[in-house]
Amino acid sequence: MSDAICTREYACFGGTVGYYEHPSQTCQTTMRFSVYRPSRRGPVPVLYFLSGLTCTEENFMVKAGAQRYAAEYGLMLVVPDTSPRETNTPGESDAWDLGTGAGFYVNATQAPWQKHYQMYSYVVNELPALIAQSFSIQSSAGICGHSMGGHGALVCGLRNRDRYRSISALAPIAAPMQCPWGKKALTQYLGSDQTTWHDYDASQLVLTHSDERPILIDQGAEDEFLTQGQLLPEVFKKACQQTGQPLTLRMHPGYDHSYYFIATVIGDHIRHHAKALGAV
Ligand SMILES: N[C@@H](CCC(=O)N[C@@H](CS)C(=O)NCC(=O)O)C(=O)O
Repeated sequence: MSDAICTREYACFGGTVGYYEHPSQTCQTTMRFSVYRPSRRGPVPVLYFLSGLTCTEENFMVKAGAQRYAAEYGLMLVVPDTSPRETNTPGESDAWDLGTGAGFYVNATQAPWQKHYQMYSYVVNELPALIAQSFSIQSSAGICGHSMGGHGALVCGLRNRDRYRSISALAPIAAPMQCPWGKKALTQYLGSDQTTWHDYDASQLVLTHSDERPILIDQGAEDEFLTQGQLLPEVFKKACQQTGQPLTLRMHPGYDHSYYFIATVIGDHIRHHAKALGAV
């Protein structure tokens, strides 16, 4: 790797889980990510996974059990951290749903966030370029995410049809302009002019960016954040129906928002992407 250094590595299902850090030009600070490399030789397709609030690049690798499926289909998994960290941005550590661990995959335009909080460009541009120069990969990629990361996956995926061949999400924040988490973060990062929020709201974006890629969303019916109106999958579903965007939205009775739910359905998500990426 030219720029990124591997800080630790573990054997896993015949491949390796590695943790990396690198100086990011986009975020103007050190950024971290994790990678699962399957044992399969030659260029492999990549699946990006965007995590939720409070997560680092580690939660998904430790808790989701995705490596077993990635090994089976020969997919590389790439999991970025959820925000820049320790940037001395005022207020970055005051709340768990803003700043550290809560980058919301947007390019902030407002002070004091705009210098470092450029997670949209980081995920869509800088990280994939770094991955491409560092590993033997195919150009085809998919994107998946959970909660805040589900929002990120839908937004990055819908806005970049040329970059992502497949999209899926678990318990995504599907209409951030209409929920408390989204309103708070978008106000802080983008300012109070809500017209600038549309580019970061999947339910708005799908009205103008629908296409033929089938989207898979899984949602626990007993998810406390669903009940609180933070996720709003029904708003996204309605927008998809309006524009003919193919969507499979599955509700799962008894399941909550946690990684126990993610571990339960992650195999189906990896298969969804493996199929689109020609790995099945
Ligand atoms: N910190 C919040 C919960 C945040 C939360 O549920 N985060 C989810 C994503 S939205 C997560 O993945 N947490 C990390 C984990 O479970 O490993 C609280 O205490 O209510």
